[in-house]
Amino acid sequence: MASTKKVGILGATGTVGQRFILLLAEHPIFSIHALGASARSAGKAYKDAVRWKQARPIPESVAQITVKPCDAELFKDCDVVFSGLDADVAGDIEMAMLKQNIAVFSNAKNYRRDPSVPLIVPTVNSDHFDLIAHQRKLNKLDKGFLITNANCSTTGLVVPLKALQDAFGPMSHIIVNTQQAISGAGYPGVPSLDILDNVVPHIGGEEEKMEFEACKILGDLAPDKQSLVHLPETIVSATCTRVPVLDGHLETVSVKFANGAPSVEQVYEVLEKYTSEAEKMGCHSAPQKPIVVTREADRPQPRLDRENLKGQAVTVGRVRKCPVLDIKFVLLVHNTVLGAAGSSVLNAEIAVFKGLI
Ligand SMILES: NC(=O)C1=CN([C@@H]2O[C@H](COP(=O)(O)OP(=O)(O)OC[C@H]3O[C@@H](n4cnc5c(N)ncnc54)[C@H](OP(=O)(O)O)[C@@H]3O)[C@@H](O)[C@H]2O)C=CC1
Ligand SMILES: N[C@@H](CC(=O)OP(=O)(O)O)C(=O)O
Repeated sequence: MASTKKVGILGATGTVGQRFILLLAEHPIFSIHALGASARSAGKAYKDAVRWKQARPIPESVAQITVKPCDAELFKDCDVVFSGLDADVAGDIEMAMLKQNIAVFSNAKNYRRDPSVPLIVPTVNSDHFDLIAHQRKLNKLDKGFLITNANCSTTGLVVPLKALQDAFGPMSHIIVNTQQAISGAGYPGVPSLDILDNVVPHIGGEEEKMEFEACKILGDLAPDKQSLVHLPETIVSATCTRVPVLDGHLETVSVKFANGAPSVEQVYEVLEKYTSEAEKMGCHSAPQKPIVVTREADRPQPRLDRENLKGQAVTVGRVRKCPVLDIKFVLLVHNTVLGAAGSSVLNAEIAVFKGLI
């Protein structure tokens, strides 16, 4: 087993930060060393700074840690920094951490479009870690690097799409409609008077993120390993809505394949057989398999399926012929586990396995 790595959590008091605490409190190779948040929280014991919203209690090992301001100097003895920072501040703080030669795993949107930053969903494109050598050269770093994970809805979408792309070749058109949980908006998030008894058919910037990020993630690393080639001929159209669910984003997806339609049974088989590098490496947080397939007529459902394989798998069901495109299906992703902190932690485990940390 690799030696223990010291980790810092930025935005440790937030919705994603609290997931990081739960995932890392008893981790076999990562040990929580420092917690960071805003001036509101800095100087307080974690238990007094956080508005804890998880069903499990705050781990005892973390409750008394004093929260620090997110000053890179204060995190320089960390091997790894996980960021659950608000996007308004994540850009500058994460860059300062990178310049301290730290391995930074970000959940924020700020660097996802940067051509030198891999956008990695751990059960989809862990091969994009090979861009790090180039990124380190650009930044004149030997140990540090910056990886982002995807928008939570994008994360759910690309897992089954990767399985289908590997099996049936390029997809020309993808139409996705999301029903996103309120925890996706952080805390305190969407006002109760807006979301109870209601559906809000707009989440600012979300559709553009899905349409861009899916093509970066499903694209290839160039042969010289110095850039990523986005999917050239795939059009993604997203409509994103907010629904009164606590955790778990449900998505309805229709796909057209460039080389002709597979059958429904072929699609089920491919989804059931899909595996990723993360399980083969034996990573601690890797799900037994990246996709849980359900053949029940009324599944997946957020309340019943979001904890499947500890929230690290995407549940896919209702595969049918699409009369407009080729195939349609429904998926469910846990937005704060695989859609956020869980992806970062698994990405970091992969990076350790690859000798990058
Ligand atoms: N929720 C989700 O499902 C997903 C979220 N993300 C992304 O993850 C990030 C975190 O989201 P989420 O946890 O929902 O957000 P929250 O609003 O719940 O938490 C934000 C965190 O940022 C900290 N923060 C705010 N301002 C500052 C500052 N000036 N300096 C230092 N820290 C600051 C807060 O600290 P304090 O408590 O002290 O104010 C808090 O810890 C965002 O970038 C979001 O877009 C990505 C995928 C999914
Ligand atoms: N916008 C997502 C959560 C999120 O913060 O996404 P991103 O990291 O892409 O900004 C949601 O509302 O469910």
